[in-house]
Amino acid sequence: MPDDLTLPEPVGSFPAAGQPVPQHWSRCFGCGDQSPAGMSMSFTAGEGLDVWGRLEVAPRYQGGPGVIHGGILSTAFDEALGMVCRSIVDGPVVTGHLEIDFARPIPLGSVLEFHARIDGSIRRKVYASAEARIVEGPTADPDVVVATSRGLFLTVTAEHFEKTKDFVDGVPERPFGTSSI
Ligand SMILES: CCCCCCCCCCCCCC(=O)SCCNC(=O)CCNC(=O)[C@H](O)C(C)(C)COP(=O)(O)OP(=O)(O)OC[C@H]1O[C@@H](n2cnc3c(N)ncnc32)[C@H](O)[C@@H]1OP(=O)(O)O
Repeated sequence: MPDDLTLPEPVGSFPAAGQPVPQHWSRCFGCGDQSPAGMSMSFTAGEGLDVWGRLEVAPRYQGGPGVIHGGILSTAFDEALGMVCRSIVDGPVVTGHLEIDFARPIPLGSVLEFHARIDGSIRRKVYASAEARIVEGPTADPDVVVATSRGLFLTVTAEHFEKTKDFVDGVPERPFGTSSI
């Protein structure tokens, strides 16, 4: 991470602490309510440049016997880190780099809580990090971090999606006027 990062003020469009952070697009695999095969993650704004996320670990997310697939967990972190970027960016961002540390097995049937925050930004680059805890389920312990993640997100303009807009699955919507598609 560069050492000349700044921590911007939150943008006016970001919800107040404790309020839901809405899906950024209804067809998103991570958060969309019109993505039947998706993960239906939900998010709440934190006290600062942070969000809280929730994921119910469905049986279809299985990787090894009885545990979440690592790619699903990575997707959930991607979503959580992307969501927290909305606290400082009033427009689309895309993932440039994502890293995950898998610290503990996560059984199917768990409910995961994610806490993601902005670490800083410079130019178009936003650095964010997050951790996950099991808050419901067979091995729930809110004091134990089961996985951590760090990511780099890049702000982009609507033109970024021009080349792929013909492949959109479903009708593009702009729930907040600044949706990425
Ligand atoms: C309501 C609003 C909606 C908003 C939705 C938000 C929620 C979203 C939630 C969804 C969650 C799911 C989200 C998803 O799943 S997004 C889907 C997955 N991601 C992608 O598809 C992105 C594919 N990649 C690209 O399009 C380009 O490579 C991007 C746009 C990322 C950069 O290409 P671009 O030509 O534009 O930029 P640049 O090359 O001039 O580089 C610019 C700067 O960035 C630095 N750099 C670049 N890459 C890396 C790297 N890998 N590591 C380290 N650094 C990197 C680079 O050094 C330079 O730094 P500096 O010279 O300034 O120091």
